[in-house]
Amino acid sequence: MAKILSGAGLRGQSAGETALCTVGKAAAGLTYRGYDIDVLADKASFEEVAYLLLYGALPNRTQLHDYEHKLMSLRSLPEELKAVLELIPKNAHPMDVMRTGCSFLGNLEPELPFDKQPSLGLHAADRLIATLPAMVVYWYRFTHDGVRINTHNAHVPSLAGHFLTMLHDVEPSELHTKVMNASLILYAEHEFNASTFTARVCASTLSDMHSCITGGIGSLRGPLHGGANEAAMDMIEPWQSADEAEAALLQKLANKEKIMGFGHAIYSERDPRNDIIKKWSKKLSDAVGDDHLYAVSERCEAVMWREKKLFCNADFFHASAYRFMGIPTKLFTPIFVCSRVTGWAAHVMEQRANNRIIRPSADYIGPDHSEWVDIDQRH
Ligand SMILES: CC(=O)SCCNC(=O)CCNC(=O)[C@H](O)C(C)(C)COP(=O)(O)OP(=O)(O)OC[C@H]1O[C@@H](n2cnc3c(N)ncnc32)[C@H](O)[C@@H]1OP(=O)(O)O
Ligand SMILES: O=C([O-])CC(=O)C(=O)O
Repeated sequence: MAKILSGAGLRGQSAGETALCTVGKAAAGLTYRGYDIDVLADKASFEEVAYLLLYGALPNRTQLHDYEHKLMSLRSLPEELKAVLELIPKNAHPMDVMRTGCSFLGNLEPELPFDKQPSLGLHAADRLIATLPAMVVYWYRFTHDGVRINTHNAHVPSLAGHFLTMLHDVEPSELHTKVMNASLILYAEHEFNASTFTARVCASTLSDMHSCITGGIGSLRGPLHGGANEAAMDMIEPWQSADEAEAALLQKLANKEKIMGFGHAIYSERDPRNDIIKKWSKKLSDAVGDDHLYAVSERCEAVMWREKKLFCNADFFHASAYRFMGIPTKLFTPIFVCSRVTGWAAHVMEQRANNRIIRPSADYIGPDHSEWVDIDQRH
């Protein structure tokens, strides 16, 4: 059954064209440039998907090799940026750190004049893909562990492995690298979601790549969007058994609370990314000998469907999967940024290629006429 797409929030209204992604289209489901998400998550590397989104087609072996090396060569953080990151307090939210880091990089390496040279946009995008993981982990390790990490990892080609190596100081297992790679692919692109739309609106004014991505980060941060993976973890963390989870969840529903990690603006019955990340979460749960978190998550899924016909979106099983890999909760949404920057940047390039400033209208609901009152006469 298709979701009724009408009402507030511009739901169901087309706001433009895209060749990047279909979300929940009949007979297509979730595809990136026509490739099914199940196939991509199973067979591709994140770098291949980034290339597909930004450069328009899957890379051949030489192109992929060159692209991986290009991204690796762009990993280092400028000293000025490290100095700024070191000034941000430990209790800041890492999404705010990324917002600042992205914006500050735009001061050091402005993307100008991109109207004369379109490839500058792609270069700025590649530089952000290569550095955003380092920005957040550099800040995290400096403020939490008192160390200044190496952000090169020349021996770790994949961005998935690079992120985990910077975080944990050791190269990740094959399983962890595979899960992180799949996770980055699942989060890479999703049509006109709120953060991507933010980036496109910004691009439509002919603004620069760093401003568009900074805006995207700000929109992704909220718990109704990317912030839901952290919020889901905060919710399930205290529950020590499936029965305890069920009782607490029923109470929340009775209190009419929103349950983070469930429901979707477009999908009506399932989010195709959930089956994939859920499978990885189960594998990780077995690998770490987890005795309750996966069971708690599965019970939440069953209760929400039974009680409300609400299903897990991409965020819910990401929470347990990331936890099993030892990733601190507050870095969950930043990982989403490290992935979605590919989709955002591809949309910025697509908007620029066929631009008209995005400027919708509003239905005015204010007073017809207001009579001016002098300041001393006002109540
Ligand atoms: C990667 C991503 O960004 S995926 C989304 C991540 N966000 C979340 O997980 C946050 C929780 N989910 C939600 O808030 C919503 O489902 C959204 C924001 C994702 C979609 O919002 P909408 O399209 O407005 O939801 P929708 O129209 O389907 O809501 C229908 C009803 O179900 C309720 N509902 C929807 N999701 C939930 C939820 N997670 N928990 C409880 N009730 C919910 C709504 O409150 C609404 O009830 P009402 O008619 O009494 O007001
Ligand atoms: O499409 C949406 O509204 C939210 C979402 O799932 C995403 O951005 O991945």
